[in-house]
Amino acid sequence: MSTPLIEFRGTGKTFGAAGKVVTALDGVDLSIDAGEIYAVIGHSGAGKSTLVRLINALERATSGSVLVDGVDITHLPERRLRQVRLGIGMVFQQFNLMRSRTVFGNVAYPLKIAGWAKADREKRVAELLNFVGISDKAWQYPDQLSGGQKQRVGIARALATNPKILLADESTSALDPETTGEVLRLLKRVNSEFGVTIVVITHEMEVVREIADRVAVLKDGRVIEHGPVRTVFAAPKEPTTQRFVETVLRARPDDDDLARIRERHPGRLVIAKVSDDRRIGSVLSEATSRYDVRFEVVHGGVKELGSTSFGSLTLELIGADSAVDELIADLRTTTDVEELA
Ligand SMILES: Nc1ncnc2c1ncn2[C@@H]1O[C@H](COP(=O)(O)OP(=O)(O)OP(=O)(O)O)[C@@H](O)[C@H]1O
Repeated sequence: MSTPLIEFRGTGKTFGAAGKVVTALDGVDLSIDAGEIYAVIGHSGAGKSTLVRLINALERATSGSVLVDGVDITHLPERRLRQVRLGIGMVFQQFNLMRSRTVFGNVAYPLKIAGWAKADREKRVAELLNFVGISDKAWQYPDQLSGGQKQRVGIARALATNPKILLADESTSALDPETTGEVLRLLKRVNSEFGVTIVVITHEMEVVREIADRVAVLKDGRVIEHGPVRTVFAAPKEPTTQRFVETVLRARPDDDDLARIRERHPGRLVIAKVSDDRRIGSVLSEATSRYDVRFEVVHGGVKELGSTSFGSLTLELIGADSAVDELIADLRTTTDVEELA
C-alpha cells in the first residue's frame, strides 16, 4: 500500500482583501503518495499557488487541514514549522536566485543556514552541481546563465538539504519547449534516483503528460477531477479537463484545418478515438476490407503516454454511403466515432 505523504482534508483558504472575501481553495480533498510525481493543473487564479503554499505553510488553511508526513501542520506553531520546511524544497518559475552570489554560493546558501560545516558544504554542492550537470558553471553568476541553467541551479539549491518533497511552481513556464523538456527530465531523475516526492504546479497539460503519475484539475478553488494521468488523458470527464487534454493532442482539426481537409477530401469524415487497448489499426483495416470502403488518415492526434498511445484520428471514408454507414456502426462497437458534418 502506498503511504500518503501530503494530505488535504476538506481544506479551504480564503483571503480577506479590501473588505471582500476571496475564496482561493474550497473543500479540497487530496492525497499525494510518497515517491510519486503529482501534478496540479488549472487556469490562472484556480488556486494552484495557494495549494502549494499550504504544503510548506507559507499560507495557513482557514478550514479543514493539511498533513505533511503524518503531521497536521494546520495550526502548528511557527517554531515547529522550521523542521517541516527543512523537508521541503521549492523551485519557482522565476528561479529566485540571488544575483550577487555565484552558482556555488546560491546552492550552498541553504546549507549555510542549516549550519553545515564548510567542508561538508563544499562536498555537497559539488555533488549537486554534478547531478544537475552544471559543474563547469560553479563560479559564474546567475546573469551569465541561460534560463535552463538557472533552473538547474534552482533545482540543485532546492535539493541541497535532502528534502523528501520538492514543490515545483510553474518551474518551466519561463522556458522554451526544448529547455522545458530537459528540466522535466531532470525532475524525473530527482524522483527516480532520490525518491523525492514531487508536486508540480502547471497550466500546461503537456507538462503533466511528460512527467506526472497522477494529476488533479483545479477550478475555482475546487478539485474537479483527479486520477492517474493515463486515465485522465484517456477519458477526461469534465469540460475543463477535456480542453486541457485537447491542447496536447490537437486531436480535432480546427475550422481552418477542416476547410483545408475538405478541399482535398470529398469523402465522409469521422474522428475515431485511439488507445492501445482498442487496437484501432487492425479493426480499421479489417472492417474497411469487409465493407469495401477505403480510408485515409487526414488528421492525426495521437501521442505516447508511457508505453501506450492515445488520442484520435480523423479519417476520410470513401465508398458507397450504405457501406460507410455499416462501417461506422461496426467501428462504434470498438471505439468512439464522431462523424463531422
Ligand atoms: N494574498 C492574497 N490576497 C488576496 N487574494 C489572494 C491572495 N493570494 C491569492 N489570492 C487569490 O486567490 C485566488 C487563487 O490564487 P492563486 O495564486 O492560488 O491561483 P493560481 O492558480 O496559482 O493562479 P496563477 O496561475 O495565476 O498563479 C485568486 O483569485 C487570487 O486572486
